[in-house]
Amino acid sequence: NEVDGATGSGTGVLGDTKSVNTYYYNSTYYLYDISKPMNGVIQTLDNYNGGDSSLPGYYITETDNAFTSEREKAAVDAHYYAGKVFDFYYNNFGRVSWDNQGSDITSTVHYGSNYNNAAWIGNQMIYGDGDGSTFTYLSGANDVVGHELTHAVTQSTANLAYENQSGALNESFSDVFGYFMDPGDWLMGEDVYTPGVSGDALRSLSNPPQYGQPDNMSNYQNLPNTQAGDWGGVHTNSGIPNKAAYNTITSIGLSKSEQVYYRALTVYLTPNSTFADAKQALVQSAQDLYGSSTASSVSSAWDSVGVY
Ligand SMILES: O=C(NO)[C@]12CC[C@H](CC1)C2
Ligand SMILES: [Ca+2]
Ligand SMILES: [Zn+2]
Repeated sequence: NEVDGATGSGTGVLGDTKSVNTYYYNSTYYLYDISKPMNGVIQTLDNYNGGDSSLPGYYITETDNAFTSEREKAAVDAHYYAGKVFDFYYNNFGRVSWDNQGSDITSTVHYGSNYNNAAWIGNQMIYGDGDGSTFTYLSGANDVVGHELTHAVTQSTANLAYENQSGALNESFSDVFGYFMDPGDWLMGEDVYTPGVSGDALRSLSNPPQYGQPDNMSNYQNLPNTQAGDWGGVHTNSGIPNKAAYNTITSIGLSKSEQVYYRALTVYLTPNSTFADAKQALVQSAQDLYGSSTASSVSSAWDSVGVY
């Protein structure tokens, strides 16, 4: 069915034009990508009514293969960046889709109403529009898409429990792979966060305290393991492993860090891993792949954040 694969054009959230992989069927083009070496597809749908009753929503079609309307911007970027994340995991690690089984990557945009969030809900992505002040369409950031699809990879590998230290690691690995998708800055979500304010972000890997996160165990936040406590502060305490990642990447370089983090996530980490377990997993992965000098650098990166 390759003959039905097509290349369309689209306008992204930030007004940029990009090519998108589409599918031609019955005289119309779909945001549906069959080009990847997998049994599944990359498909992006619209939730229209804003609820979740209609997940995964409705296919997005254009007879002219041009997806340039305001409403289609979120879909264009969700689709485009999902393809980039697939390519990243496939080209760097030979991983075929989020589950390494070639499963579909399904994304639904315009989820909810003014929803300032995005999530992997176990079998697909959902992206809110944001309220236009805190966030714009959340699929407009490659680091956000990388973050969310890494939650899917984590789910099918280490499956880090989403609470306390394992939950903060779950969050940190998503921020780190989000960085790997967007290595031009140390910020998370900057492209879609506060569209009316430039230069700010949701989080910083180089300086977590800039956005209210600890960067050392001395400031670990013991929050309740409840929804109100963000499951023990998984989005707060992730600042500590995030800073360790910044230390690691600036010490051993981007390419080695990608391989070390992927090996730790897929070979060593388990659902109840702690920060100390993560340090050990990353040090061991560095030793496995690159030897004792690199392993020593990784160990120092974690010493610096108070994880000995
Ligand atoms: O950290 C997150 N999820 O665990 C975020 C919050 C805003 C961006 C989209 C989803 C990142
Ligand atoms: Ca970024
Ligand atoms: Zn997350």
